Amino acid sequence: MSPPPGVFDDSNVVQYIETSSGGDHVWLPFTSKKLYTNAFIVSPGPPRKILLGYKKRGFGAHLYNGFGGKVEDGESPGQAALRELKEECGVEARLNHCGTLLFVTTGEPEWAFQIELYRADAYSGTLIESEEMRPEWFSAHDDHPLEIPEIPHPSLRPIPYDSMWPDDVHWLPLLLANRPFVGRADFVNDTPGKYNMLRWWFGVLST
Ligand SMILES: CNc1ncnc2c1ncn2[C@@H]1O[C@H](COP(=O)(O)OP(=O)(O)OP(=O)(O)O)[C@@H](O)[C@H]1O
Repeated sequence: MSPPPGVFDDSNVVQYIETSSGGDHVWLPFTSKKLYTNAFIVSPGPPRKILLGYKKRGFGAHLYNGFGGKVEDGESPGQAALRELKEECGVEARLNHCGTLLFVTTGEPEWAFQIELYRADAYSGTLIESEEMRPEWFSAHDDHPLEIPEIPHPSLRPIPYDSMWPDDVHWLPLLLANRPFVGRADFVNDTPGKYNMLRWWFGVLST
């Protein structure tokens, strides 16, 4: 399948390898993009582990995710990622950009959410639970989630893909593998709070 509209518009990267795709719906139209960030701390360990936050309210409530939010006027995505990480779990980190994703939802035909993804190996400060997020460490050993897992580390749960956005299982393994990635997922939101993927495409970049 060729990459979806919008994914390579702002980029001169021409080499990519598709890693997953699916759904047969037409790609939803959109006219502009709203910028968001999402940041993950992956501690090399051992045990290798990833910090996720349980979202207590708002968009994506009751799902685990990285830490992030809207890029405000006058901010770069990198600055917004640092601000959101600090606001949502109290820590600072040297974040590296590692991917860009586009999400489009039925009923929001004008906007695509463009999410800039970041990753850090370490952080400084003390982790805190904020009004928005409750941070929690999960095991991040190298298994692909669809393969038979190793015996999990006794004190760390595996990544809770069942309690995450349905797109996450397609790209979080790429973030963990340190492969720069892009992708797009289109959603239908026909029951309040429930988003199902209509079509998706994810790939890694080779520059
Ligand atoms: C549709 N599939 C998706 N899959 C994975 N992650 C998704 C996502 N859709 C949004 N996200 C992330 O969810 C956060 C929302 O941020 P959100 O809390 O709404 O923003 P912000 O904190 O600025 O809002 P308020 O200040 O509460 O208004 C933000 O990290 C964004 O990257």
